Amino acid sequence: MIYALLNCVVPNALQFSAMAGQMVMASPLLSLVSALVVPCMCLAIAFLGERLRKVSKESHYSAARLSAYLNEILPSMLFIKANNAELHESIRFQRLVHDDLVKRLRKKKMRALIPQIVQFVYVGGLLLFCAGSMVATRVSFDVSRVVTFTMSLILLIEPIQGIGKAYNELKQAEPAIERLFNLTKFNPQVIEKPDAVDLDSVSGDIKFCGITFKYGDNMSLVLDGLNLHMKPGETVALVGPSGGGKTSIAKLLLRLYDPLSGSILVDDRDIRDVCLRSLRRHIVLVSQDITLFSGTVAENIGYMDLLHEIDMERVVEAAKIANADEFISALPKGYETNIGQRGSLLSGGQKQRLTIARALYQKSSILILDEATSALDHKSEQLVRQAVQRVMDRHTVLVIAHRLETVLMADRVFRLDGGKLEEVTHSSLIAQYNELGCDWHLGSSSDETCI
Ligand SMILES: Nc1ncnc2c1ncn2[C@@H]1O[C@H](COP(=O)(O)OP(=O)(O)OP(=O)(O)O)[C@@H](O)[C@H]1O
Repeated sequence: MIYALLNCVVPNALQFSAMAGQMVMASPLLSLVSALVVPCMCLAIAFLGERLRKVSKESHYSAARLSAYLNEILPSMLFIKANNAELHESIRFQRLVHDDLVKRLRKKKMRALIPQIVQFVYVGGLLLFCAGSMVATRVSFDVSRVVTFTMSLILLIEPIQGIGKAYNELKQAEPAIERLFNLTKFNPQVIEKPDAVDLDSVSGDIKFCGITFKYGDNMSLVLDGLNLHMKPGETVALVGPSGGGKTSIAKLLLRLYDPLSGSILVDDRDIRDVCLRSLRRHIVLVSQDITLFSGTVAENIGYMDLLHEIDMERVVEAAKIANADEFISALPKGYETNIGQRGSLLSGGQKQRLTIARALYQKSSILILDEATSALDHKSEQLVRQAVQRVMDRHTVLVIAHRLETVLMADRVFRLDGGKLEEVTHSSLIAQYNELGCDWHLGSSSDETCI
């Protein structure tokens, strides 16, 4: 854009100076009178430029609203069809498109109109001033001077229009530039120290020491002086009511946020002293919201090497351990099969096993497992559970558990409520389950059914 602006402004400015110089030589008095038009034009350009900036901003916002809507709605097509919401969504879409069209047309009209208005002000003003001053002073010209002056005046219009056009472009782009600058002013909440160290290997010893945390200044505490020591290779399950802060612990371990007070140590090193890439390389997250991308099975499993060479031997080995090799081999192109947008061509259980295979491929020593809540059929459930057990054997695991079977696979179980941890035994869990049967739930916080 800067190149385009310079390309327009420099030649026009040169032409403007040459023509203005010639006019002064032809008639200094009329040139002075003509110069009176310049402030009028500046006022007109400034006023119209400001209007164009506002119209452009509205047009940018309407385009952003439309694209945000499409990003949200297109992946939810199944839900929309199942809820008979096609008509409703089609009307919402049409409204947004219409709004976008109106705003864009307004911007185009404004862009087309501004040079005409500027030109009108310029020519009208000049004619008025020149004619007025000639009548008042009774100035007489010889023909050659009249021709020179008039020609210079006509040729002066072009650079003025050009500069006006460049100004238009600038005003139009201003909202986008403003937004870019606002983004650069964004302060990340987590800052890496300049002398942060790179961890070559990690055994998986994790300590949460007096962690207090909340998301915002005016929000309530999520974690309140929490302490936990996980030994290498150990599996710790977190249970407790929904919104109790289980996922927040995982986010803190990944250093997506920093605690208000307290520290998290990995292999006795404060994670604030470790560079973020290195920390996250040693921790793998298997999230409740399954994240798969359109691409081949191999690309999804070897995601961490997407920019380098994916090690196919490791991909197959990970898939085998995750009980995924069998169904992958049955796909039309095996590991080279494209699994569609967000893995839409796979079943729920297959997606879960693929994400476990991806975690195994990463070969990190710490695993955060946010157990999926959606139920699977018995066979899929068994395959996923077996895969989870195998992955647990290879990592220090922090599991956010939703099912009793998963909790029983853990070495220790903690209930998180009111920002504090309390250890519960397997036997007390089973006793409660036997007592309450189907009324029992891991996340329940009622006095009777909570762990
Ligand atoms: N990004 C965020 N900004 C502000 N508040 C948040 C954010 N994420 C979570 N919270 C709030 O923090 C609290 C703890 O949320 P968290 O997701 O850790 O709970 P959870 O125990 O994992 O819940 P669930 O079992 O339902 O997944 C909740 O009250 C939630 O509303």
